[in-house]
Amino acid sequence: MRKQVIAGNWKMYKTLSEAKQFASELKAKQLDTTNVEAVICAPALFLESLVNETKGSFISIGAQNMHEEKEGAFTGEVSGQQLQDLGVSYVVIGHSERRQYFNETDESVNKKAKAAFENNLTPIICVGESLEQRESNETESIVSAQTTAALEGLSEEQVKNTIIAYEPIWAIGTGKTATADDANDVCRSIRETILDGFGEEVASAVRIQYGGSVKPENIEELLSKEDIDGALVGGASLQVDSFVKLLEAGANV
Ligand SMILES: O=C[C@H](O)COP(=O)(O)O
Repeated sequence: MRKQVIAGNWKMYKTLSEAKQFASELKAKQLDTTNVEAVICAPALFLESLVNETKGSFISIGAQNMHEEKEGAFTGEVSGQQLQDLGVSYVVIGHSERRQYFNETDESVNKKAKAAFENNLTPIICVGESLEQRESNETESIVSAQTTAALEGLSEEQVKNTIIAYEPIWAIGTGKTATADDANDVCRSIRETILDGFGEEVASAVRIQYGGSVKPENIEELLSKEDIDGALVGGASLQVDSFVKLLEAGANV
């Protein structure tokens, strides 16, 4: 059985003191995390403090982006080496907001995924279709092409350790969620794409999250589906109580 992974993506929310307060309250909770990984993907500015605050707890810390190069003249960017050095263990790559506003492409997503593994970071690679693409029945072809491009050149072992987050763009921050069955169908098609490229063992090991208006009220149904192995959560990850409920749902699958 694949271990569920519930990742909060804080996007550009919270101040440093709010972030530290959140981490300190969360780590004090008694949670059975045998069956669930808890990850907070925070703004780069907070990563060092959050790694220190959560050391020895059930919480892992992730970044929301990274540069593909190890170092260089790239003003404003953060490298995988720098993240690893801080004790960060996950990194979100290719979030639709980065594809839309910061020119992230399938090619850069692939380079970043490779750089993530070079620095012992677990990539959470986001894929997903726009409303227009969904309405013209292109969802599976778009998501499959994004997945294939993102994983190109990775080893079987690396793909097994990759997390894919299926996030339909029209469901992000809108309150609209894909039905659990629709989300599962797309997650299954992602797994089939991986099966075609990397074989059965890899496809059955890789974890595929759903993201897009996930909240305590809808997470149980989503996680009950066979091909959904967790959630990438924006808004509902910003409050401790709500994030704890999401983790509990993951723990009880
Ligand atoms: O990375 C998280 C997603 O963009 C989902 O955000 P949301 O839960 O606020 O819809």
